[in-house]
This record gives sequence, structure tokens and C-alpha cells, in this order.
Amino acid sequence: MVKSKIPQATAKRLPLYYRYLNNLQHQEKTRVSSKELSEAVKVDSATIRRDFSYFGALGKKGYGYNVEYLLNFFRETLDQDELTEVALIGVGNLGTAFLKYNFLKNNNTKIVKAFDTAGTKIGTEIGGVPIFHIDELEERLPGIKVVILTIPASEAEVMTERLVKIGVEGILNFTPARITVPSHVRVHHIDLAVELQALVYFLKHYPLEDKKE
Ligand SMILES: NC(=O)c1ccc[n+]([C@@H]2O[C@H](COP(=O)([O-])OP(=O)(O)OC[C@H]3O[C@@H](n4cnc5c(N)ncnc54)[C@H](O)[C@@H]3O)[C@@H](O)[C@H]2O)c1
Repeated sequence: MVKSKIPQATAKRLPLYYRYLNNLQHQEKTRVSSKELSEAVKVDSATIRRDFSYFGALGKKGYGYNVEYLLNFFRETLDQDELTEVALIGVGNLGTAFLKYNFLKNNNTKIVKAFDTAGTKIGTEIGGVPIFHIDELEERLPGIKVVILTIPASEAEVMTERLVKIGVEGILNFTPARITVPSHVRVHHIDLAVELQALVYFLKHYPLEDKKE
């Protein structure tokens, strides 16, 4: 297996590929063509071929890619065999939805603890995840390196400082606040409004070739 560094853009597509290939394996399919994969994950086949070349997976003409080989590679690369425990901060509309969904279906990340300030939620569970008061953060968070932030934007900066102090290494930030972190902490910012705008922009300016009239 190839162990060289994978470009970030490629790495971001790995979970997408992984999920689809996992489905194929459940259907007992042993191989997949880049065309089939391309249609399923909505990434053009040239990009898929380039991505896969980083994994040392070279599709054979008329055969395609070996599903098991790719899955093994992705499991290693995505650390799928290891459960990553995640905490969620802010059990409001968005946070509640994430707790109900949790992520175990897709891969081995799981929300194991949640925190909020609202008295009515403390001591309850949603989707099997216990909700603690945020005052207990310093006591209960250690050991967890990844946090999902779904609190009001006004709270984000102060909360981030607390998280960094406790040793959090990755923050999935759903708040509109741009938070600042030291260089050893990684923040991924998710903004559905921006994604939606991007989609509308692409539809307008880059119509798909086989768009039906
Ligand atoms: N990224 C996106 O696409 C997207 C979409 C919708 C909402 N949002 C953002 O996500 C955040 C949550 O949105 P929502 O609709 O769930 O809001 P909400 O008001 O329903 O939930 C916020 C929760 O955070 C809790 N909270 C407040 N201060 C806290 C603190 N210091 N520590 C712990 N918990 C605290 C509140 O008690 C509440 O339960 C907001 O910042 C919102 O702007 C982002």
C-alpha cells in the first residue's frame, strides 16, 4: 500500500468513496468501474482516477477497481478501525439533530457526551448521549480530542479558548463565528448557507452537460 501524503482535496473525498464502496461490499460486489463510482458519488471520473492513483490503486481497463483493496486502504487511512469519541457543545436545534443522527452508521466516530447550559436538558439523554452542564466541561472532557460546536456565535470564542486549554485538537465549527486557535488545533468551519450559495452559483455558471431541457 502506498503511504505517501495524500492531497487535502483528495483526503476530503475519502469518506464519500468509503461510504459508497462499503455499500458495494455489502451487496457483495467485488469491483467497480470509475464511471459507476463517478455517477454514484458525483465526482468526475478523471478526478477519481487521479485520487485513486495516490492510493496505488490503478484501475484496469474492463475490470475497474478492486472494492476490497480500496476499502482496506480507506480503513487504514481514515482510521476506520479505531473509534473516535466526539463531544458536542450546544444541544439546541442543530445539536439535537446531530445527537439523534449520531455518526456510527457511516464510520467510527461517535458523539459520546454533550454539554449545554439549559437546566431542562442537563441530566437527560438524546440518542443515548448524556447531556452535562457546561460547568463540568473541564472535568468531563479530557480524553476527547474532537468537538462539534453548535452554540450561539457569541459564545464561540470563549468556548474555543476553554477547549484548547483542555487539549482538544479538532473543532467542527457550525457557528458563524470565525474562531482563532493555535497552530496545533484544526478547525473545520461548516456553513450551510455558503454551501447552498455555492450550489446555486455552480448551477448557474457551470450547468451540467447532460442537463435535461
Ligand atoms: N453552520 C450551519 O450551517 C448552521 C445552520 C444553522 C445554525 N447554525 C449555527 O449553529 C449554532 C446553533 O444553532 P441552533 O439553531 O441549534 O441554536 P439554538 O439556540 O437552538 O441552540 C444553541 C444551544 O446552545 C446552548 N448554549 C448557549 N450557550 C452555551 C454555552 N456557553 N455552552 C454550552 N451550551 C450553550 C443553548 O442552551 C442552546 O441549547 C448557532 O451558532 C447557529 O448560528 C449553523
